[in-house]
Amino acid sequence: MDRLCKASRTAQIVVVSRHEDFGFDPSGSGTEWEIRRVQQIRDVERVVRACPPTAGVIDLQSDYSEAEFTQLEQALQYLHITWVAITSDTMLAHERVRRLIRDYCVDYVRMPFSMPDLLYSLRHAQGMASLHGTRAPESASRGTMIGECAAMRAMFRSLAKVAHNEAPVFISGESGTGKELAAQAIHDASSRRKGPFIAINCGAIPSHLVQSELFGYEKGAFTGANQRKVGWIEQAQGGTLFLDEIGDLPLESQVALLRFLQQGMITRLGGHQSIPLNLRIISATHVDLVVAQTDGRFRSDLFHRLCVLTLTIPALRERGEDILLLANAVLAEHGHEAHRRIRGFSACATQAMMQYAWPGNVRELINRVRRAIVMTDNRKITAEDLQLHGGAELPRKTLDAIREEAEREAIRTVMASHGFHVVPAARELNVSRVTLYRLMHKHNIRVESHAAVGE
Ligand SMILES: Nc1ncnc2c1ncn2[C@@H]1O[C@H](COP(=O)(O)OP(=O)(O)OP(=O)(O)O)[C@@H](O)[C@H]1O
Repeated sequence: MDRLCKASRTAQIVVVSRHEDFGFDPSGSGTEWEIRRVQQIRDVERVVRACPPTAGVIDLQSDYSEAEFTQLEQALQYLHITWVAITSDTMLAHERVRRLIRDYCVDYVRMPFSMPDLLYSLRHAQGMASLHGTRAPESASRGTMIGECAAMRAMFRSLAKVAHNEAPVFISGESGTGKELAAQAIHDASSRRKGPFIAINCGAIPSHLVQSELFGYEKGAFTGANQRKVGWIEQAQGGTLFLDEIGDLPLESQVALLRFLQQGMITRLGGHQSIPLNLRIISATHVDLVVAQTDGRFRSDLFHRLCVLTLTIPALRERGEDILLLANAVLAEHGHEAHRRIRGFSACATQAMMQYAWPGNVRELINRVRRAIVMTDNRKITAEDLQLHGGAELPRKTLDAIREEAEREAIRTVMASHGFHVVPAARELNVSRVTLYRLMHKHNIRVESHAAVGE
């Protein structure tokens, strides 16, 4: 204990409280702590992220809104800060307060507390925090992506793993879920981070221009080619090429891309020289590539080359309270665009956001909140400001329906990752081949056009 206490003498201590003076005063205690005070809950995470391993005091004597609790929870999860709470018997009656203390604090004191007791706990917490050394927080690889729900945390863990590998990554997810942001985060966490990150939307390039845009051309390659053009693939040399909406790539370009993936070289249109390239491909689409293969719109061999590693971004409606976290983050970032100070979201807005199906995912949420910030005349943003009154509500699903959906999705993903070969897929899913055939039949997953026939 003594050695741990010594480590704490010149440390920073984060103090989170709405009040300047709430009874915490370490002066005269012999410590040389530098105190970093944070009053606004929305600022806690930003401060905590930048802190070295240290201890923190969190003042839980006053009540917080649900959204603030969610923000607090997010900030308290950073492992390199070890927290001690100050609370009261009244506040301990709240389940959410008890949960915060139980899950994230090493100790707590009740009002009225004695300063020596608090200092003792704090020194202990600081000593525990120092054991983390300078290790980056768990979430360092998430880039600018916000998310604390189980599905997003699992995605961040996968993201960190794929970032440290060189193989192509395929990102699936509905439109606006953050696929490009995830691709950027993979690049930033990878050994190629100093190289370029080139993002192109294959669906936005007219089909007759895709080849020349991707591979470039030499002067005189076709009418109008007045000078040499270096294509997107070549521009990504040494870095990462993100091919969004890969499902929209014309078949002819799919062949050329496959050739590049196999040989690691390209030839500009009209050129004779093969140019060796070293880059990583990340691709994404919101269309179902399994169906696209079945329909003959997407080449299976290219699919397997691109989908060595896969990352699935959950739809916003599956992220629970992350919806409010994101809404608050947008408000914190764009609140200054309002013509008067906005004090958060009303209860009806919160409820409406949690019940809405968010077909446009995070992009839609950002747009709705930004529009509400500019248009509202209210102190708190309402469901009406968000234009979510009487909107498309999330259909309530039964547990059975959710299980069925998860089962179908798991089988489809594993089958696709094994090139529709039933035996290895059954092995990975830990079921017999017969069971897998039965489940595929139940979920109408067909393999006739793929390799599994005759297995
Ligand atoms: N987890 C997140 N945290 C913060 N912002 C996010 C998050 N996910 C997405 N965004 C923001 O939402 C918007 C849409 O994200 P992005 O363009 O990455 O989605 P996408 O899935 O690639 O969309 P599309 O399918 O249309 O190409 C961007 O402004 C992005 O910054």
